Amino acid sequence: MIGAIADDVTGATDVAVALHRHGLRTLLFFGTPLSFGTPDAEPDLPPHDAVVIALKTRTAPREQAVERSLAALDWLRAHGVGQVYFKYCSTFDSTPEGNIGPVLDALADALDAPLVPMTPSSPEHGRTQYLGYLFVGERLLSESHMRDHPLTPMTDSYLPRVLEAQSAHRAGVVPLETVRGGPAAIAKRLAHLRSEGVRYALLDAVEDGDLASAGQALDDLASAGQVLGGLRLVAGAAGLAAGLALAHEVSKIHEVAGDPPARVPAGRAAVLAGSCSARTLEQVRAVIEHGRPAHRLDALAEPDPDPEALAANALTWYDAQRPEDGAPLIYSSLPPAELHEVQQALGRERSAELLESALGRIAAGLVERGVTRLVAAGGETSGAVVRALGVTGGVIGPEAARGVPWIFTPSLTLLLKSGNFGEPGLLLDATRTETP
Ligand SMILES: Nc1ncnc2c1ncn2[C@@H]1O[C@H](COP(=O)(O)OP(=O)(O)O)[C@@H](O)[C@H]1O
Ligand SMILES: O=C(O)[C@@H](O)C(=O)COP(=O)(O)O
Repeated sequence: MIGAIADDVTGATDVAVALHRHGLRTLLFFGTPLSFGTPDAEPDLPPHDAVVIALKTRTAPREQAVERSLAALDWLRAHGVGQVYFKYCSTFDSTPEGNIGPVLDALADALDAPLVPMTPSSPEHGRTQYLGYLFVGERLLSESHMRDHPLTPMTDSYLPRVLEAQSAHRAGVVPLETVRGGPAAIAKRLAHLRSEGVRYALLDAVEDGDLASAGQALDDLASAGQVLGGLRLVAGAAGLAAGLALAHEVSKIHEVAGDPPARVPAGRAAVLAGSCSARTLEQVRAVIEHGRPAHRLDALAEPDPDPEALAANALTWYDAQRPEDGAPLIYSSLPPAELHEVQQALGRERSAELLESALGRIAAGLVERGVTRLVAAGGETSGAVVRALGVTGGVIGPEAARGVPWIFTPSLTLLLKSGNFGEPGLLLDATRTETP
């Protein structure tokens, strides 16, 4: 069984749907479940082939990120997981202090994994790796919108260097030519890198076919038992997880008890956007231009801003809206120059915490007021929302956009959208009275 640990909530939904799409019955948990995998502690889990644990560790203090990832690993191992997948962002979101490197080091040590293959490549989202450099669309990572990210600005595109700065171990590249040489060539290169003392092997991939070849090679090696430690740990974005799932040759999606409805239930809907990514800014603009009610959280409105007051104001505004005007949007998203002003005034971490906390409180207030379909934009933002709502897990439903599945929980239908994903009309379309 594959067990994935994702460093944020939207990353978890992305990897869960990638596994599900290739036929693996996949469970998604928000946070590590409390029980430690003893069969009698889990009487109600539906049959499954994969488990994804969504953490909120991407920008957490390093020690906390490591501790939470190891707790998730303990649960997965107790649950019978043979191969662990650490899901990080397809734009390698991290700071020079981590957390991708420290978490990988800790997981690889705990699993005694001599070599960890990985790639952030996700061609379907325009993320490709070539000769170790990460591209976003036609640009290098460091020349893409990611250089302006509020929490993890990415200013270097050469991944071995980025990773080595965060890790105690060496990183190397499996070049595209080798990946295209097929499983035997990949296996040989991995063994060579290991013999040179490399622990992290970054595989080039520019098309889905490259990820399928890589997945097949890694599955063959893992099945061969002790070669390279059985590849107990693999890492990357959702693309390589999909390659692994494909290699598992589960050819059809199993019908399981508790499979989600094919349609998203109607119900009062609202959008909460905390992402400042270019795509989310377009999506927010589309909602506003369509004439939907919209309220911006202004972190600089008061000299001493407080999340409780921001949330209370937003909920008072919400109470004054007319249902016939459509699902309201509450957002803090700002373009780079204005975001920079807020961060200069309040500090990067303080402003992020303030707005995440306000959006979490607002989510709870909206649910108390009868909202049952909630759309959140942004990984950290979605983490704050899920935490404030106390949602512990859900069933993966149909995709509103590639990598963005509806999630069904007993009382709520959630769409947790990565900042960069979805067409410009996604937020608008997902909150129409009737959804497709
Ligand atoms: N107006 C703002 N000023 C400062 N920080 C902000 C503002 N709006 C959002 N943020 C913060 O920026 C971060 C965006 O991250 P996230 O929600 O993960 O989006 P993405 O998926 O685009 O990375 C969050 O921590 C959020 O609180
Ligand atoms: O891999 C990806 O790009 C996404 O799954 C992801 O991690 C999204 O993170 P956010 O952009 O913070 O939503």
